[in-house]
Amino acid sequence: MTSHRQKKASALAFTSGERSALLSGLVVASHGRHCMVETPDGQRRICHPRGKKSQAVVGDTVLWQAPPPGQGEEGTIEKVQERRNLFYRQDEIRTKSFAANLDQVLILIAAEPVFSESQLARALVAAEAAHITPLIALNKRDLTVPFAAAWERLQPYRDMASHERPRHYPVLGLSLHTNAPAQRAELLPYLEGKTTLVLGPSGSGKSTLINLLVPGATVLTGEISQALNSGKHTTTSTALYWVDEQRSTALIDSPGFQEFGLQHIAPMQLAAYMPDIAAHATHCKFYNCTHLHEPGCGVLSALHAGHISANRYRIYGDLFAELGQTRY
Ligand SMILES: Nc1nc2c(ncn2[C@@H]2O[C@H](COP(=O)(O)OP(=O)(O)OP(=O)(O)O)[C@@H](O)[C@H]2O)c(=O)[nH]1
Ligand SMILES: [Zn+2]
Repeated sequence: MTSHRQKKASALAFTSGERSALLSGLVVASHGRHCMVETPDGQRRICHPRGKKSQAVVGDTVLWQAPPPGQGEEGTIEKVQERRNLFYRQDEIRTKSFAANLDQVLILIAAEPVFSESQLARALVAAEAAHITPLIALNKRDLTVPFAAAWERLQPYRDMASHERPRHYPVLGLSLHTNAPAQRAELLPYLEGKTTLVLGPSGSGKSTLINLLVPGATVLTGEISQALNSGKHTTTSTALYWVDEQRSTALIDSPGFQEFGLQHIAPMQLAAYMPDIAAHATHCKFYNCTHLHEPGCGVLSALHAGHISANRYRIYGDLFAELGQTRY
């Protein structure tokens, strides 16, 4: 993948006049408008977009240009290459992009603090809508009693059958800070060779997970955010970490699991992004069934027969109402 992009970049290199070569790079961190771009040989450079159009997000492949001699160190992003996908959330006013070109999203929740099922469901809907495979992990297995309760709450997700797969979402139980080598070995097969966005509520163990797989990651984050934010101590918004030296396995850490707006999704599309609802939505009498009240609705009869979880159906109804409100 990279070599193809590299060739494309070098073909565009050395345009006219004083402009220097266009180079290929991967966005590995972003903070406001500034990005850290990594070249194929692993060097990193702070860049800013030339115009609004070249605003990049972590995971983007870009063409960038070094500054002319004497004009500082900061490069310019000239072009964002076409994205395979973009994972984002949208509230009434704002679109917030998490990252681009992802293979999967790992949603990390924990036995404690108690997770919000609605937030989990929202993140899953956003992943389905962006055609990105989700993976769910429940951390803090060592907290036996709350873990058992949380594991029970995840039953509809563990057993979710869909048109595509008999078990639609892999659900892992983890204990990230009790047995590091074993946890590493358990997680790696799910991550190897992929770019995974790690999302989760505060306190679920995201930093613990990233430090487990990328020793020293937090130190690196500190350095990057200082560089991107001209020395001020703030955390980087989003950052990509390589798990292996070959740079084939990546983890992306991004805040923003809370208030997961789905305003980019039309209410009538929602069922298609909830696999357990979608599995029964083909049996409805009306082609434009909302699955809320119609006679002959496959979803309602599956609900009454106990084949769809009451909580999941409630979340569907709540989201449907929310997404049906003021659209612009
Ligand atoms: N009991 C238990 N605690 C854990 C486990 N993994 C992480 N923790 C603890 O949970 C707390 C939160 O972990 P972090 O890794 O900081 O969580 P985070 O998701 O990065 O949280 P924020 O920094 O708030 O976003 C810390 O006190 C960890 O030591 C685990 O497997 N079991
Ligand atoms: Zn229906």
